[in-house]
Amino acid sequence: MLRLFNTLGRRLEEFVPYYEDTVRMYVCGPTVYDEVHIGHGRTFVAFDAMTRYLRRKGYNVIRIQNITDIDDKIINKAKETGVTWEEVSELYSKSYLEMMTDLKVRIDLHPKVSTHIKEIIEFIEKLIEKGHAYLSNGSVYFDVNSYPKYGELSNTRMEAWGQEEEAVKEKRNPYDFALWKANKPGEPFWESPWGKGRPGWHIECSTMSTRYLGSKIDIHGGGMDLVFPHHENERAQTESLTGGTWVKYWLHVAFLTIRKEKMSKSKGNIVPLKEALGKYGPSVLRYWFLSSQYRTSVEYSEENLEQSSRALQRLKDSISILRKIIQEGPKYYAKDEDIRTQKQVVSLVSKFNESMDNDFDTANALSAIHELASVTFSKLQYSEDPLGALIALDGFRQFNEVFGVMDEEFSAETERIEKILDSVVEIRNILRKRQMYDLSDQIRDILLKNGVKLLDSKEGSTWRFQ
Ligand SMILES: Nc1ncnc2c1ncn2[C@@H]1O[C@H](COP(=O)(O)OP(=O)(O)OP(=O)(O)O)[C@@H](O)[C@H]1O
Ligand SMILES: [Zn+2]
Repeated sequence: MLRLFNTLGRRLEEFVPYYEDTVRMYVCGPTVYDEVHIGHGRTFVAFDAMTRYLRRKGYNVIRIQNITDIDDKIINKAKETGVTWEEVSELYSKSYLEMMTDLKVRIDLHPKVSTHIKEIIEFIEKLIEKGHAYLSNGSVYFDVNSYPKYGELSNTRMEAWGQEEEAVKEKRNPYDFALWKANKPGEPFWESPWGKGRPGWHIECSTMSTRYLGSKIDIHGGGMDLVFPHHENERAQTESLTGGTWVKYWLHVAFLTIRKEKMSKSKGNIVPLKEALGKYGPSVLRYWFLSSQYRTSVEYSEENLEQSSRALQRLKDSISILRKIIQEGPKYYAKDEDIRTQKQVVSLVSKFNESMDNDFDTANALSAIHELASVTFSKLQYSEDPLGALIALDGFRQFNEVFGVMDEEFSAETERIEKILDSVVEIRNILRKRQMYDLSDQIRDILLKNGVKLLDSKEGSTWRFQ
């Protein structure tokens, strides 16, 4: 049974989607005025692992993630750099989409604000009609007092809330927020029933999520910074319009920090995803992001990434061992000791799934997989029991379906390459037996240059991908 920690109510709840067959998920995406960073990567990979796990459990999952392509920060960046806001958002959207592909994060649709202005206007018109919003000096504001549940999601009391950036005098209540912002000279605008202007930030997600997913969404989330005011405001807008419960499970990912501070474009302390992908590759990055449960923060350091790289290699090494055991075939019927090991392997695979069922606890799930690697090294390797090895390999496959960190190890192409490499090593062993060390050393060096390391021992040589 899958249980999730719902920010609304702050408790673990059994996951039962609105509609049995398909999970509707909406994640808040980036404001595209700078390079995406590894902090974004952390949140987007966390939702990717959730999606993959839900798919493994048999659900269809549709994940939508918006792109905020018009906003104050984009306009400022355009002014600073002397280009149009369209050029700024185009440049960084493209780069963001490339990064998601490289990071193997599957998102089914990326709606943009600027192409949904008509729908946003319609949404605001309906809120005005229903008495939840009002026009003031060319802008439209949401009337917080018209939604009694306001503050429930973020568990905040009215007095404690900070002021919004808009001119307070235009609002009935300081906590009201802009749905539509009246045009300021020199800024981009669209025509609307209230004159020239552009949408506020929160309204885009209410409009685009309901537009594509309907009035009931199973999972809605983003980073923890979005709980207030963004998600509180989204909820107020949408439920005021639909009149019913909108999001069933609100999930929020803890920050990726650098020197204990949230990594953020506006703070200027970012490590661009592009740079990190170039240095470590998608698998190590994903492994590192997922080595903490999504509600625990992750601190960036090169050392932590190096450590993830070594830990991932350990898992890959165990797969090579399992493949060899399977390839060599059974030597005898399984002994009692082998059957005990098989049971241990099965229970570790269950532990992996149970951890994922416990609010997507990828940290504990990963530790089960490392225990599986330990059993591989300490027991399976010596038992030569192909059934135990097959069960373990299947566990690693299940793990990879969720974590997506060892795709090469499980692709059909890799199996072919492995067979070819085995043949090269066999030829080299013959050369070494004939004492043709010049040639055998050359083969070793060429393989190393191409990312394959040979390990020589008295019994012969083995190889591994670097
Ligand atoms: N350091 C971080 N750790 C985890 N998630 C993050 C981090 N930074 C941003 N996110 C998440 O990524 C998504 C997009 O965020 P956004 O574009 O606002 O990035 P940002 O770097 O925080 O920008 P800004 O500094 O302008 O607020 C949101 O869901 C946000 O919560
Ligand atoms: Zn949003």
